[in-house]
Amino acid sequence: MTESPSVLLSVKNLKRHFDVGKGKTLKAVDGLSFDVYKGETFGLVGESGCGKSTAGRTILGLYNNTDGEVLFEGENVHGMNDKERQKFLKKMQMVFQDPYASLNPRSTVFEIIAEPMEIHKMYSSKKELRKRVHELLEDVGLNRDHANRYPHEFSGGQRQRIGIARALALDPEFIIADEPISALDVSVQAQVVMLFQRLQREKGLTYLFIAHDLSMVKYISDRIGVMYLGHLVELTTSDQLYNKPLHPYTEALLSAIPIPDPDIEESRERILLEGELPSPIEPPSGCVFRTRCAYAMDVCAERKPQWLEKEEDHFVACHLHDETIMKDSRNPRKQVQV
Ligand SMILES: Nc1ncnc2c1ncn2[C@@H]1O[C@H](COP(=O)(O)OP(=O)(O)OP(=O)(O)O)[C@@H](O)[C@H]1O
Repeated sequence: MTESPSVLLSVKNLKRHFDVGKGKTLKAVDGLSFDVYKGETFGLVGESGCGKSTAGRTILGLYNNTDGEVLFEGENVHGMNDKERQKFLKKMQMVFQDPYASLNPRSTVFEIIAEPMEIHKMYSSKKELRKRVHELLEDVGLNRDHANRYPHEFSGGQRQRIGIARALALDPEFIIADEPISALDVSVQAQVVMLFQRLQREKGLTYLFIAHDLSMVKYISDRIGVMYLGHLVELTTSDQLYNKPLHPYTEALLSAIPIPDPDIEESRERILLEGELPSPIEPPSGCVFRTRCAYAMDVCAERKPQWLEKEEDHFVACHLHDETIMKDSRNPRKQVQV
């Protein structure tokens, strides 16, 4: 019998809405639910504007939640007092997309990495602190000579390594990496992904890895949640998502990944998404994806799809996969095969 994985983070019907004036509300995150298991990498994927960053920040408690809850090791992230919050913030850290914007240009690398440890008063002696900063630099593939330099003296990939060293400073259990490789050259992306993987093995880290496409995330993630307009539309293991996607949006994301073989690349069918992402201020009724879905049926405008477990660990929110809807003979598109 295999042991069931232990849940580190549980996101339950999480909502984060923004008041955008004139009585209107922008539903950036509108009912997310998923668990992240200890030691895994959970990929959260969706195009720009679908609410990934807002989800990450709300999970970390940087934003208040509008509704729902986030449990970290069973504790409610949005219901903590200051002391509990300080303790929690040591365990959960964030790595940002643009390492240049997230590192203070006037601080040395030493100061950048040491700062969180100084705030949390982790070392009483300067010597110990220095030793720890040097260790962290080595952990991320830099060296101690880099400590006295400034962020502008480094390449994009090296700056992201500095950002990762800072995130590791408090010895966290969980890291939310918000598009950590999107701003980097393709050649550097793989190196940073490998660094994340090595650190995970060495330190037993758990990751929530946010990305706007599936090309890298499918290599690094154990499971992937596909997000569209504030909602999850599909969730399963990386292999299953790649080999047997169920949601039309996932298919479109997969078909956007370039294939290195030019013959296959030229002959394969691409599923293009029509139109723009609708506004989260006035999302479509029923299924939020229906306005860009090639398979949309009447029912898609009328009813919100249910979150269905089609196979073990494979969830989808799409009427095409809902037998109770597809067996309805009044449905004009019931023959559609996805
Ligand atoms: N502070 C805010 N106030 C109002 N609207 C916001 C705020 N932050 C985000 N939004 C809106 O929420 C929606 C989701 O944004 P978010 O940045 O979370 O998406 P994303 O998928 O991470 O996109 P990107 O990759 O471009 O950052 C967008 O429509 C965005 O304009």
